[in-house]
Amino acid sequence: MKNRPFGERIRFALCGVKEAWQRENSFRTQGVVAILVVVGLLALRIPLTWSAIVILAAALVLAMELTNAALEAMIDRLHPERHADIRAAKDMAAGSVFLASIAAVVVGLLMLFSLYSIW
Ligand SMILES: Nc1ncnc2c1ncn2[C@@H]1O[C@H](COP(=O)(O)OP(=O)(O)OP(=O)(O)O)[C@@H](O)[C@H]1O
Repeated sequence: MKNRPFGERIRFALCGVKEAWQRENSFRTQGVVAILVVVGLLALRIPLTWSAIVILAAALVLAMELTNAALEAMIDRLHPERHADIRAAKDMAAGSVFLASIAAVVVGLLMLFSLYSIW
């Protein structure tokens, strides 16, 4: 049913995050890394602009992983048999996580270079 109340949609979204946390090792790992990154930002008193960029990068990785996990779950349910198109779809979804992760690492390095004048 479409157009459910806002509170209910938030609850569905949180259930999705919880589901991914319970099912997916990689989502748990990325979640722990993201928490450590936020703690690091606070502990090192990183400037707000850099903190915002780094948090966006970490959130992008987690969001891509959620989408990847959602696609995998749906594909495995709808089409458990092996097929070249399924392989391509799963590989592309994995590719989105990979690209976001590379970008997040680059953002982190740029922040360190910029703040600590390593460059
Ligand atoms: N039904 C299928 N048909 C063809 N290739 C598949 C199929 N299922 C998986 N693969 C291939 O195996 C790879 C791994 O798929 P899998 O579903 O195990 O995901 P995963 O990346 O290992 O994620 P997770 O460990 O989180 O489940 C895919 O990226 C794809 O290349």
